[in-house]
Amino acid sequence: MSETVLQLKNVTIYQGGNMVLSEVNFELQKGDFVYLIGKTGSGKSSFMKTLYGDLELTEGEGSVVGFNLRTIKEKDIPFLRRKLGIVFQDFKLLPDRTINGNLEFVLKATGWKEKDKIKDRIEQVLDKVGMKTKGFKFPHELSGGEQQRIAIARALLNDPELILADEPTGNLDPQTSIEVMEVLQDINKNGNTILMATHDYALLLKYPSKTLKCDENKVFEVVQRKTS
Ligand SMILES: Nc1ncnc2c1ncn2[C@@H]1O[C@H](COP(=O)(O)OP(=O)(O)OP(=O)(O)O)[C@@H](O)[C@H]1O
Repeated sequence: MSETVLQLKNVTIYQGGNMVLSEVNFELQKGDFVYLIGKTGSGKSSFMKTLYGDLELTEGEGSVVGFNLRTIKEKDIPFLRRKLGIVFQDFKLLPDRTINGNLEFVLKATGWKEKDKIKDRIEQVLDKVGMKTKGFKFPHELSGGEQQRIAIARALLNDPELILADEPTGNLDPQTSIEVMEVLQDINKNGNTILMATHDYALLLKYPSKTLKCDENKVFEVVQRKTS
């Protein structure tokens, strides 16, 4: 039976008092991989921010990983984010500590206490992104693609019900983008649900999947046609 991870009904999204998207209706099921595309300024980031509680939902109904976006309290947003894995274009790793230190920081902040369990979990997620040997390095000692893999590993730490990736390949060259995309595809095959905002059409062609488009203040599903 399919399990709904995210549901939006008749949602309107505002930024600074201006309407960005309206009449948004969308459902995501466990195990899906969905792209969110659209021109710059079309509302992709606003859409993502609404899902992780960075933009308040004031119109319509929305639920994400069991949280009601309309009624969620500020104090509960960290608990929502604990069930999400969020990946950004600019990696957002802490520069003053190693990769292990970055991952340990997140685990400790989310209630992990036992040293052995922390160490094991860090090894597991680094293994999932093919970076098992890089834990001792500092972020600046890694390439952009490697840093993004670490950011994906960080997103996986608490076994998220949904991964939100906002332009995860936006800072990477085409070959490195493919490598990062392979990692995202792998973790999707292993059961993780992923919503990925991107403007990289080459990736969409290489890895076709359900696609939503933001355009003229609306979000609609794009029907992909086979070119052959
Ligand atoms: N903090 C803000 N205050 C007011 N308006 C904003 C704010 N952030 C974004 N906007 C506006 O909201 C609209 C949607 O922006 P958003 O960042 O969601 O677009 P996007 O599709 O993610 O674009 P990009 O691909 O460039 O990141 C734009 O018109 C933008 O100027």
